[in-house]
Parts: sequence; C-alpha cells; structure tokens
Amino acid sequence: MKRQLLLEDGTVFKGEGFGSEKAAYGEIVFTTGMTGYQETLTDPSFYGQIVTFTYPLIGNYGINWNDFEAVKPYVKGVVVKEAASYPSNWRSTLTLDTFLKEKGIPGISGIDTRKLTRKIRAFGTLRAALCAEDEDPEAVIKNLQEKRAIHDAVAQVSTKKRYEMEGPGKHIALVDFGAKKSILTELSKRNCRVTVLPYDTTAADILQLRPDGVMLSNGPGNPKDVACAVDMVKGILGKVPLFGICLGHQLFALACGADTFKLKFGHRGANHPVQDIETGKTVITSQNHGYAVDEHSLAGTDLIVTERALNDGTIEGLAHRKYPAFTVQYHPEASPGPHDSNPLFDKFLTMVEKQKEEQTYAKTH
Ligand SMILES: NC(=O)CC[C@H](N)C(=O)O
Repeated sequence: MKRQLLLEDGTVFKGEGFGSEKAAYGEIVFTTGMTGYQETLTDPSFYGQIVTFTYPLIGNYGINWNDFEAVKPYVKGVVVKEAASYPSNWRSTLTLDTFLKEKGIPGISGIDTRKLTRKIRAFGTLRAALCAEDEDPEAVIKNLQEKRAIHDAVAQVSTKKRYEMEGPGKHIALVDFGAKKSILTELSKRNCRVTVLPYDTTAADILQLRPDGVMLSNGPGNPKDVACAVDMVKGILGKVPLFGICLGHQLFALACGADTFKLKFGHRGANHPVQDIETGKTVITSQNHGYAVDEHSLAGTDLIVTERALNDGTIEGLAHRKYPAFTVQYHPEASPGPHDSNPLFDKFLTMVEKQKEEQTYAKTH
C-alpha cells in the first residue's frame, strides 16, 4: 500500500506503508542510532513525534519481550529507508510491521532518509503528516500548519498512581514524567527501594515519604509546560539529594532560576560525544532531547556546568553549588556501549549515602 509523508514546508515524500493504516500528525524528528529501535519506539519522551531513523535498515533483529522502555510505544509514526520483513534474532517474537500494526502506529518505508534528515537539519524540527497516497497534499499541509503543539504530553505518559518496587537498599522517590524502564533497572541493580510518583506530586508529599534521594525522570515535551514540577523541585531542593535525567535536568534548571530553549533540530541517537569539564574525559552517550538549558541564563544562579556536548557545545550536565544535586541532559540509563555513563547512578547513591551519614552525625553530636 502506497503512503505519503508531508512536511509543513510543502515537501512531499512517497513511500510504501507498513504498520497501522491510520494517518498520523506530529513533530518530525530524526534519530541516528544504528540499533535500539525498539527502545526508541517505546521511550515515552517521543510522545507525539514522528521518528525518522537515519540508519538504513530497521527491524532486522525484530521485536522481543525484554527491550521495551514502557508498556506501549509512544511514537506517532515511523519513517525508514527499509523495514526488514524477515528479522533474525533468537529473542525476536514479532516483526516491526506486526508490532506497529498491533499498536496502531503507522510507518512508511522507501523514504530517502538522508534527504529528509538534511531538510530537518536545514529547516529545524517541523510538523509532518503520514497519510494515504490519495489524500490531497495541499489540504493536509494547510491542516498541519493550523494544528497546535501538544502541551499535556507529560500528563499523558506519567503513571496515574504511585507504585513501589521493593529493594533492601536506599529509598529513592522517582518522579515519573515519562520514565524509561531502564532507570528502574539501574536503581534495582543497586538494590534500591523505589517509589514511583505521578508527575504532579507536590514537594510536601515527596518529603513526607522521607526518601533518601529523589530522581527526576526523562519525559516528553517542553519543560515549561510542567510548571507544577518546577515548583515541586524548588520545594525539595536542599532537603534531599537530587539526580535528574533529560526532562528532569531541564526542570531542575528552571527551578534554580535558569532558562531553557528549543534546539533547532535536537539531539537524538546513541553516539553523541559529551565532555566532562573537570576531567576533560569524553563519553559517548545516548540522547533524545529537543530542548536545552540556556547557558546565558546561568548567571546569578547557583548552577555549575559540569558537562558539554562536543557537537554543538550545549550544556549536558549541571550541578548545584550548595546542595547535593546534579543532572544530565543525556541518558545514563541507556547503554550505547557496554558501560557508558552508568557510573552516574553510583555517583548519585554515593551522594545519598554521604547525606545520610552527615544527617546521622548531626543528630548524634
Ligand atoms: N528525553 C527527554 O527527557 C527529553 C526532554 C524534553 N522533552 C526534550 O525534548 O528536550
């Protein structure tokens, strides 16, 4: 079945349909990961977006039961050069096509993804529609330009109810703005007891749980749309050790008085070099973000830049001067290489441990 991909700048791409036959409207972005398509499809931070994979063959190791980042995929649509019809991997239970059909997500293949990506890089992230070949492009594009951006993405993907993951170790409150399962996996590997909380939990409710540390998760959309979370972070800052990832990093920056802005076309992929400013060491990171913290807005705040993207120089890590709190814009829970950036979870738990020791010392002396 033929399908078309229409961009708000008037560009029309024709291709073969796969996955669901539904039409999709959303912001079109590209990701450069050579593998990890299943994790990308199910990362809640992609909520509302049509994802273009720049790697030319997607679906070649199928879909398995273990690599989901959430119980369902959140992408709006999938754009590939070629979708593998005959996956080969011992863990594979479904083809990409069947999976997307089952989940109601449309895909289009046979697209010149290099051309499309260059367009996105030149124009910036733009709105797009994936629809049947016989739809009138002009009418669809007009409709696209009128469609508004989504402002409640976090509310759509966050847990509605608090839940617990048992563990014998430290008690971590994880505020779920669209958390990836890998964050829970990393905390679980380190024996943590985790209380997962809805995105709109107040500072008072979090402090009442007496957690040893708080994690602010990744999540979709513009950080400025989640004002309640900025207030929450202001309320817990300095009272409990904090670690934030991606959206969590941006919310932390806003709470500390800094500002965020929309990047022209974002950072998405598993091969983004980031430099630790203190040590000069570079790590290759997984990234998925469309916004970033504005460097100029840091003057007068208590924030220090700890890490920086080597591709465009934007901020990738922050720490607080006075309080035990640090955040990263990239994804230490994802593993572009076997061990990359996971030490940040250890750093957080060491911070939690130290804070606990200091509190015990203060109580007994
Ligand atoms: N992965 C994330 O948490 C992304 C954060 C935010 N939605 C952005 O696009 O910048």
